[in-house]
Amino acid sequence: MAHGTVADINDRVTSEPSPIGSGGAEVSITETFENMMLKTELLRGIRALSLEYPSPFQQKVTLPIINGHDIVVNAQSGSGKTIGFVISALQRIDTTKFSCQVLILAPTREAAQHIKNFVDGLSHFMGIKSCALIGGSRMQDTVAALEQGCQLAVGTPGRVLDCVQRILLATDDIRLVVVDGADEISWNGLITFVSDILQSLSKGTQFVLVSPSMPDNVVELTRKFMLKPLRISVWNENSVQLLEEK
Ligand SMILES: Nc1ncnc2c1ncn2[C@@H]1O[C@H](COP(=O)(O)OP(=O)(O)OP(=O)(O)O)[C@@H](O)[C@H]1O
Repeated sequence: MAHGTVADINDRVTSEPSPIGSGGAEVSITETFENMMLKTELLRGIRALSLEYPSPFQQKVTLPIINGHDIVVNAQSGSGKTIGFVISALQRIDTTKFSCQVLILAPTREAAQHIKNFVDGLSHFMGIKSCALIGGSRMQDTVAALEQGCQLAVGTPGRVLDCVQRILLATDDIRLVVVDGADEISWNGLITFVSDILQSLSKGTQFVLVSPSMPDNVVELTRKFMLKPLRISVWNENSVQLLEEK
């Protein structure tokens, strides 16, 4: 995997205007991975990928996810968002439990595989089981992967919904769901799949939505499934605000 420097990522992050506006309250910035109080094995995974300092996205978003907030993040590709939410997701897993605890949804097969690659890399020393539920792959491979155990699932909306409906993927213990590229999911006509998946999760499941823009049906999703979400923009410094309460 190629790695950019934090300076590279800073340039990419700060050069674009925010498409959904800036916020009010201050977000706390965590400038080092050590200050995030991460599991030792996770820190080893971060070091093994040669990541020295968190990108601005990771500085702003990693801890609020770990702390259990529902969050809407607007961030562009290349901001280090995948690594940011994967670190948070791995930190949220209780390694003594073998059930699925985190679900990450991506707009395309390639995006899902990209996320899974970082899950594998960052969790290398954690001994957790993860699996990819990706459309276009053979269903029997998906079934076989789930039978091996799955504490974190990454997938595309159609295949994940299929697994939920066939009760191949138990959702009872899922505590965090991340929807990456929600606007692209919407353009691909897959938002109802996401909505059906979210509907199947326990009430109070933490929901993090990452999207550079907010089409109406994505806003609707936040209204329906989020509780007092924070909105974080990585384009505008210190911009976090509460979205309107339900
Ligand atoms: N803290 C960091 N330090 C150095 N490199 C990093 C850091 N975070 C991410 N990178 C590198 O930046 C690149 C983009 O990271 P990542 O995939 O997380 O970003 P992204 O915003 O999800 O982009 P995309 O949507 O294109 O996947 C990768 O090569 C990754 O290794």
